[in-house]
Amino acid sequence: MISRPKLVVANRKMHGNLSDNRQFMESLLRHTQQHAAHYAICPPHPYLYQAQQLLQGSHIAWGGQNMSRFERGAYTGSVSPLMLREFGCQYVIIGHSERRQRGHDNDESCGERFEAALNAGLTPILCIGETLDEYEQGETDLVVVRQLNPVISHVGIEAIAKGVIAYEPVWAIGTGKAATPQHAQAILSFIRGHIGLLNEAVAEVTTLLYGGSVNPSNAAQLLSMPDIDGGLIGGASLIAEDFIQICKIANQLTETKLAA
Ligand SMILES: O=C[C@H](O)COP(=O)(O)O
Repeated sequence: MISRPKLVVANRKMHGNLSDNRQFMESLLRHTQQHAAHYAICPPHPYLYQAQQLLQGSHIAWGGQNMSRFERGAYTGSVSPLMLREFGCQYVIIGHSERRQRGHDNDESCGERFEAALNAGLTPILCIGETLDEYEQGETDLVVVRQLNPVISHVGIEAIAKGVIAYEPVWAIGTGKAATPQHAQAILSFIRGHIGLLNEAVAEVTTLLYGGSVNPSNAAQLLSMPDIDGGLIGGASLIAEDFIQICKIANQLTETKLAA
């Protein structure tokens, strides 16, 4: 068992339908099998039952795209961590910029939900990253620390390793303009270093992902960076062949790491 096998997560956002999801998941099951890398798919919530039916007992995990910090109650339109667990979810995405930008999520609520996810036995995938303006002002480090610190304060540094952190520069999401492997590596190394200031062992084992216009052509370069432990894939998870290619790249890199 190596530390930090590559993890590839499909964030299908608000896309897909029953028949398209079925084709996607069946294709993934057929073409990836049990690999050294880890794979997960986060469909829109109504399709979690379908994911459970198709993926249960397989090597592919599934998860939600968001969740409430509450277990139950009068929160119309929300989904609780217990509900995600009941549908077999292993993962849940927290703090995606598409939710932060619309005012649904903030740094403080991410801490609460990161904790609620862990309490429910889910692995939270915390999304952080700067806007274009912040990037141009050279504020990336400040922003990721501002987004990460409330979560660390809320759950304690040891709990950070039980989740996953995804660095997703907002300017790279859905634009076709991925961060360069050097930029993504520099920021993820900075994030690992920031965690390491508090606990080196936690920093060493925490899974860090990059997300933002990852596709089959740039995945190998991005995912071979030492601090990039995988990808959170949006657009390229809508086409099964593209996503499978990224999974295979991640697997090859994991096998190389295993053999080293
Ligand atoms: O969660 C996934 C990210 O928002 C990346 O999306 P993208 O691959 O379409 O840029």
